[in-house]
Amino acid sequence: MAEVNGLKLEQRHGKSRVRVARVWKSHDGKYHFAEWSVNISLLSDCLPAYVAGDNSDIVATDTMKNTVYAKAKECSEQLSAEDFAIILAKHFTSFYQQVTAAIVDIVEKPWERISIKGQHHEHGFKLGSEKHTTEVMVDKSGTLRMTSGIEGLSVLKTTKSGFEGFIRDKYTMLPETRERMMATEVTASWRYSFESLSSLPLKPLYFTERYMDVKEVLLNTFFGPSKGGVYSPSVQATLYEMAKAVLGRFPDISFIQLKMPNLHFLPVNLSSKDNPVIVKFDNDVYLPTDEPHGTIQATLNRIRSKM
Ligand SMILES: O=c1[nH]c(=O)c2[nH]c(=O)[nH]c2[nH]1
Repeated sequence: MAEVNGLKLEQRHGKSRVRVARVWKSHDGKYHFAEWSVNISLLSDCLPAYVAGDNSDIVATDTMKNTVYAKAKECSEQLSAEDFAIILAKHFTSFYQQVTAAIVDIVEKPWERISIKGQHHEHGFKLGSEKHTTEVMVDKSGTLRMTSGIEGLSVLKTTKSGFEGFIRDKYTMLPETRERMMATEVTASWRYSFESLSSLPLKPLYFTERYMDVKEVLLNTFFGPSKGGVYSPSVQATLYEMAKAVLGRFPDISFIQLKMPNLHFLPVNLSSKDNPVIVKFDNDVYLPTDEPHGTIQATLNRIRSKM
């Protein structure tokens, strides 16, 4: 933030939705592939550009775009979206004297290796559904803030869900139930506790593996065991269990936010004057709807122990 002519100015500039795809061929003839949409935002000392039309301290956003392709070319080994974001952010903060911090976020398209007759294909991929996201912020001193997430993880269970005991008043019509569908589209975002570039794990694809593992913990907790599942008394309670399971399992995650809209499946009952029972609901025929839908979200944070 700067003060100019008695006014406060906060500014940043960057390039959005730079799309890049990278192929790596390994020695065994197998191809690896990633497709990313990259957003870059630079915090830099370039006030004269705003107040005097002087661009001499500006990193052109076109240059930022080109940097994405140049760095993708340089990355000769397959790497996670997180590591690519860090490479870019490190470049901008170390290469340009004017840049004090860089924020890079990436959405990875969910290309999954295809299997043909049970065999992993060498070079064939199909598009999955949920997306891996990440945002890193790096400043000149090497301080790091790093989050990763999942977008669009659609899940549904046909039973083992209920909702009872909520406030009843003159506007309440919803019956209590211990038997309903539960459907949501999970958006998750978690912060890693690595707070400097020098503290990052060195293991290749560490963050890709973490992403897969977090997703698995979220799904296992949502569904419960394949036989019998687990009863959910509310979206709130399930969300909390999912967030708690992630923090319990991964010490390097310091907080997690989950957004879980309650996508309703409404019981269908049809009757008319002539035909009082056309369809009588018996946990079988539903009207799926996502409008309106419930919105349930929460963040679970570790309470730091005071020394
Ligand atoms: O799991 C639920 N949580 C709610 O807060 C809520 N509200 C509602 O109408 N149905 C539900 N279900």
